[in-house]
Amino acid sequence: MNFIDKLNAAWKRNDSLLCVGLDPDTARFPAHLQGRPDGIVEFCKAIIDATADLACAFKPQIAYFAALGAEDQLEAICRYLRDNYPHIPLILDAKRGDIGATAHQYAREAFDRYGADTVTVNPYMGFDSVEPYMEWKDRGVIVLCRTSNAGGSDLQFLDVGGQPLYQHVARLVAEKWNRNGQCALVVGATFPEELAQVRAIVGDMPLLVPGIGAQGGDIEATVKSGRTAVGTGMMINSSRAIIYAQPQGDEDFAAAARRVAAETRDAINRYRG
Ligand SMILES: O=C(O)c1cc(=O)[nH]c(=O)n1[C@@H]1O[C@H](COP(=O)(O)O)[C@@H](O)[C@H]1O
Repeated sequence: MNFIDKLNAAWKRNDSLLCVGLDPDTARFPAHLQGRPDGIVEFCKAIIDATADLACAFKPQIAYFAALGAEDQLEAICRYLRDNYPHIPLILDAKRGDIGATAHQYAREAFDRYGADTVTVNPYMGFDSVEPYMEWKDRGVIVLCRTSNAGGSDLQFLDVGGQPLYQHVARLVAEKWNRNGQCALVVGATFPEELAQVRAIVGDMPLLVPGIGAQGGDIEATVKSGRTAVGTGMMINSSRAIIYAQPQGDEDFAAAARRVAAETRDAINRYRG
C-alpha cells in the first residue's frame, strides 16, 4: 500500500487526524528511564502503545536521536512501528535539502534505513533536490511550505510575481512536482489564514500541520481552515504537549500522553464537519 492510501485508511480506521510527534528529550523523561542506554526506545514505545488507536501517524524528529548518537534507537523505534502498527504511517521528520546525489543518500536513509512511509524535505534547492525521493514511488514526500515558526515569514512571505513565496511553493508542488501523486505539504497550525490559502491552491493534497499544543495553534481555526470536503486532509501534529503531558492522580507518563492525545483527537474531530 502506498503512503497516500495508508494515510487515508489510518484517518478512517482511528477516526483521527492527529499525528503524534516523537521528539524525545531525555532531560524530560521520567526518572526511571533517565540514564538507561535504551531509555529513548522504552519512552517512545510506551507513548506509541498508549496512543496508537488515537493517531493517524507518528512522526519521529531525527535531530533528537542524532544529537545523542542514538540513531540505533531511532531504527529500533521505526522497526517497532512497522512490526506492530504497520497500518499507521511513519513520518520521518528530517527536513533535508541538498544536491541530487546527496539527496539520493538522504532518501535511502529515510526509506531504506528507517523504513519511513514519508519524509519531510526542504524545497529551497529546487526540484532536482527533491526528485530523488520520488524514485520511491510508494512513499510520500512532504515539502515545507508555510512553516509554523514566526521566522518562517522572513523568506516564505517574500513577494514572487504578486504572490508570497509559500503560495508559489504550494502551486509548484501541486501542479508540477507531484507527478506520482505522492506529495504533501507542511503548513503550520499557527497560521490558519495561510492554511486556508494553501488548501484552496492544492485541492485535496494532504497537509502536515504542526503547531497545535506547545506552539499554541488554535485547533478550531486549524481544522476549519485546512479540512477537505470530506473532513480529512490533514496530519495535525502535536509533540511536546502529548509526550510530556503532566500526569494526574496516579497516572504514569504514558497514560497522561494517552489522555491528552484523546482530548486532542476529540477536539479536532469536533470541527471536521
Ligand atoms: O516539519 C515539521 O514537522 C515541522 C514543521 C514546522 O513548520 N514546524 C514544526 O514545529 N515542525 C515540527 O513539528 C514538531 C512540533 O513539536 P511541538 O511544538 O512540541 O508540538 C517538531 O518536531 C518540529 O520540528
